[in-house]
This record gives sequence, C-alpha cells and structure tokens, in this order.
Amino acid sequence: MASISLKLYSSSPTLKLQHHSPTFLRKQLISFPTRPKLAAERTLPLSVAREVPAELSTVNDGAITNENKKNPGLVKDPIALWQRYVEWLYQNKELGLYIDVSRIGFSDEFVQQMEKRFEKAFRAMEGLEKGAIANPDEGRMVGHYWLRDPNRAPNPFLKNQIQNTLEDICNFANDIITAKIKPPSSPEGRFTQVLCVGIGGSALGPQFVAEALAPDNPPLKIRFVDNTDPAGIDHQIAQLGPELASTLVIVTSKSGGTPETRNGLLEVQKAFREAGLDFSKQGVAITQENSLLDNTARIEGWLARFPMFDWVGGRTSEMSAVGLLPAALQGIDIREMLTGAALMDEANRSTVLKSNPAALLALSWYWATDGVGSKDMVILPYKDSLLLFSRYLQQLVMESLGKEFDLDGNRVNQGISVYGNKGSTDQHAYIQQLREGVHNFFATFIEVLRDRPPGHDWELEPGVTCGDYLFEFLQGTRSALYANNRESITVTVEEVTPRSVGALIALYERAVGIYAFLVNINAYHQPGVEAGKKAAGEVLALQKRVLAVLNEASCKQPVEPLTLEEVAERCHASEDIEMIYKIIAHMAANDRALIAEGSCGSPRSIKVFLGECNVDDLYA
Ligand SMILES: O=P(O)(O)OC[C@H]1O[C@](O)(CO)[C@@H](O)[C@@H]1O
Repeated sequence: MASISLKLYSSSPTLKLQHHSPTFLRKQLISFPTRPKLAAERTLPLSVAREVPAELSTVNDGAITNENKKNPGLVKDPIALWQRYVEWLYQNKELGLYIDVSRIGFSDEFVQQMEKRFEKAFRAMEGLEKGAIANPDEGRMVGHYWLRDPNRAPNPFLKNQIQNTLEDICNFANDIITAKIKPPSSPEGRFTQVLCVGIGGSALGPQFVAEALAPDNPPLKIRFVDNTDPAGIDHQIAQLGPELASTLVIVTSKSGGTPETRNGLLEVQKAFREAGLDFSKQGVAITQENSLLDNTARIEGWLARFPMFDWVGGRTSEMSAVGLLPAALQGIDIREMLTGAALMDEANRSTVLKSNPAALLALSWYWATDGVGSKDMVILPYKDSLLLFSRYLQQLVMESLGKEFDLDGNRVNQGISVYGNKGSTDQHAYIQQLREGVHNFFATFIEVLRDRPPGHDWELEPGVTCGDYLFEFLQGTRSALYANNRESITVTVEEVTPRSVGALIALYERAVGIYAFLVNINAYHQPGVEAGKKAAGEVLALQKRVLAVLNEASCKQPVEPLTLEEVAERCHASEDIEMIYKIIAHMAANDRALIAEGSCGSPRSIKVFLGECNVDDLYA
C-alpha cells in the first residue's frame, strides 16, 4: 500500500490518504451484499470482533422478528383504538410536545420481550453521558448532551470550554449584527449575508434550522455551499452579487480536511480575489483545534475561529458552534434552542418506557422494522418550515444506524432508510404508493398545532381556515394509511419555535442512540463513508496520471492522439480502462481534452490529445 497526497487549503500541508488501486477498491465494493440480510443470516461470527467497553455492549440475543413478535394484528375497533391512544400518549408540558405511538402495532408481549434490551440501552446511554468511550474505533467520548447542560460534562475543563464557546458565539454574533464588527469594503457598513461552506453534519443542521426558524427579515440572510459542484457554487456567488463585500463566510469542517469543503472555500476565496476583497477580514472557521482548516485560518488571520470538539460528532453538532453561530446571526434565540434540547434530554433520561419519548420512538422503530431495518421511515411534517427535517434526519439516522457490523463484530448490515418532504404536498406525489403500493415503510407525522401567529388567521370559507385544511389532510392521511395496515407515529408540537426545534433535534439524537444500543451497533462512527472518500482519492490520482500521459503525447511534434488502450497502457493501468474513459469523457466535456477521432458514444473509436502542451509539466 502506498499513500497519495491531496493538497488542502491554499497554503496548508497535505492530507494523506491510503492508496488502493481502483481495481482493489472495486473488488471491495462488489463484495458488499446486494440485498438486506435476513434475520437468520445476521449472526455470522467474524474474526474482526472489536473490543467494546462492557457498559456499551447491549444484549445480542438475535433480532425480535415478525416470526416471534406475534403481531396480533392492528387494533381496528375505534373504542379500543382510542383506549390505546390514551394509554400510550406521551405529553411533555414544558415543551408543548406530544408523541402518539398508538398506530404502531406492538403488543404488550413485545414490550415485555424488549424490557431487558431497554434496561441495557438506558444503562449504556447513562454511561455515554458520563463520558464513556462510546466510539471505540476512534477512542472518542460522545458528549453532545453536555452542550445543552454543561454541568453534565465529565470534568470542569470541558464545562468551561462549552460555556466560554457559547459566550463567544453570542458576543461575536451580537458584534456582527450591531455592526461593531464591520466588513472593510462594504458600502452598507455592516454584514448583510452569511455564506456557510460545509457538508454533511457541517451543513444539514444549520440548513434545517434556518428554514425552520429564520425570521422573515433576518439581520443577516443565509446561503450555503454544501457541495463541490462548480455550477452550484457559481450560482450562490452570483446571487450574492455586490453583497459579497458584506458577506460573512463561515467555513465549517470538524476534520478540517473534507475535500468538498476545501474546494468550496477555494472557490469562494477566488471570488473574493476577483472582486478585490480581502477574504481574511470576512472569513470565520469552525473546526477542531489544529486541523488544516484551523491552521489555515490562523496563519491567514481570519476574522474569527470557533472550536468543534472532538467529542461532538458531525451529525450531532447542531447545538455546537456549527449550528449555533449561523442561527444566532439570523437572530434565532439559540439559548431557547438549547433549553428545548436540555428539557428533551431530561425527559429522555427516564427509565420508564412510557415516560421516555426517545425510547417510545426507538421501540416503535424496532417493532416497525423488525429490528433489522425491514421498513423505511417516511417523515411527513405538515408545516413548510420543517421541510428539511427529513433531510437532516436522513444523515442522523442513516449514518448512525447504517452499519455492516455489530458491536461484537457480527455482520448485520443494519440501518433504517429515511425519506420525506412535507404534507400535504407529498399527498400529491407519493402518498398513493404509501397507501396502496409496496408495504415497505412506516410513517412519522410531524404535526404543528399553531397554524399562524395569533391574530393573523381568517376563515376562507365559513368556519374553516387554510390551516384547518392542513390539519384535516394530516388526519385523513393518517387514518387512510392505518385503515390499510400502514403504521405511523405522530409527533406533535404546539408551535415551531427555537425551543420546540431544539427539542425535536434532541429527541431524534437520543432515539437513534437508544435504537443503536437495542440492535447492538456503534452509532457514532462512519467507516463506510471513508471507503467512498478513499475511492474518490484514487480516481483523482488516476486522472493526474492520465493527464501526464496525454500531456507528453500532446507535446510531441506532431501531436500524438492516443487511443484509450494506449493511455491505459502508458498509465500502467490497463484494468482501469473504463475509469480512464470516464475521466477523458469528463475532460472532453469541459474542453480540457480534445477528441481527435471518434466519439465518446463509441469508446473504442476515440483518439484523444490535449489542446495545449504544457512543457513545465513534462519535467514536474
Ligand atoms: O465536518 P467534516 O469533517 O467536514 O465532515 C463532514 C461530514 O463528513 C462525514 O464525515 C462523512 O460524510 C460526516 O459524518 C460529516 O458530517
């Protein structure tokens, strides 16, 4: 195994990636199973069992599946159903939040069967909150709960770090909003826009919260660059136009080495240069201390730097600087978000199943998916502002639960797929299939009781408001699905406020944690993502070899157009000819390679060369 270097951040050192040939990686990929394993296939012992702290290893006595959960059938009698509703309804008065799991068909017997697993999961969550090493791969604690209750941090140093960072965020946001800190060359004399550069956990939470909570006229408007798509980045920059001069750019990356984020930064910095602006006076970094990004920001003297703690995972980082700084800059009450999350965490510490909202979700997920992800989770918020909740949950749930191995090293291929947009819009898209088509999902309705701020409502027909329709569509869909044996959970909040959004985030963070312990997997690592990142690095390395070969041929007199076979042979990568073809087709589509003969539609016909010979590169 060799290693390749990916240059990161303009003036920074390099990131080492493990080097596998693309062929090797392909072999790895095709060895993944192509269908979900059945429960009976899930306990093959492997020699890769990892050591797991005793307090984090949960019972692993095989999944409770359809065969042994003895589903007596969904309750259909209206009075019995009402009784079930009342019996299981969870209410949190301080949060104005309710959870209804009555339309999930678990039996009392199933709940009893699950008791031992829950006891262990509760103990494991307690250990985690006390600072157990919950990510054995990375030797890390998992402490996002401390962010909203610093008194729970395992030592005074961490407690101070959390409190000081929160103070710093509030002060900085206030200084920006009140124009105490000004952009150097903006005619407005104050910052008017925030451009967040980041991806995955470094973008999804801030995007969700902005959509849910930003006021109609925020002090700073927010935009995101969350991909390495050049056209997407150009679009954001074009939309900013002259306001680039009054844009605060927040670059967020826990690792400080994510290529998409690095590319976003370099593109934005180029736009600043072209506009004659000094990026460092408008740039803010949120990252781990001493990461490449942190070092770049320090050396270049950016406006501010905020820490990401190694004990906060990307997908649970919304209540850290990652989520709080962008939210505060939009005038969102971040202390209320933290309060909502703290109250939810408190409720989730109950060891009584019915009083623990996250446990109720985990129980329902386990029942609905047989504890093996056999059904998808469809998230249906009936409120436009919660549109991005499903996207946010997709990462939280799927990156946490989608695991090949359990904590004992058995191959389990766990996970629950998550998708959804919003009701009632989705009723006119895919609800038809949910009601009558393939039965491979359970739904979660997110209901918001308050339609509009007080005093703004009106009746669009006698006795009926627009919001009444939304309410009725939710209720109608819930009933229609249930009548056709489609199970659902309903999470109700009184209003979409910083407090209720904080609570929703904390609810799902904990539900994922508990569920992971129920099915005995590590929710806090993401080894699968690393494989994709490494494979991408390989393609980039191959592209550089292709370029060198083409350059050499293009510098000859006369120019020597090459067939794909010739390029592959000269790259010593004959097995990678398909990837070489794709690289060349991509370069040709972007005017960086010229097709001398043939066409990309018939790969064998192609002869290719570079438009320009770069003599310097020949001797590089
Ligand atoms: O914040 P970073 O380190 O740039 O990572 C971004 C995202 O990439 C991942 O590591 C993998 O997709 C996520 O877990 C994370 O949220």
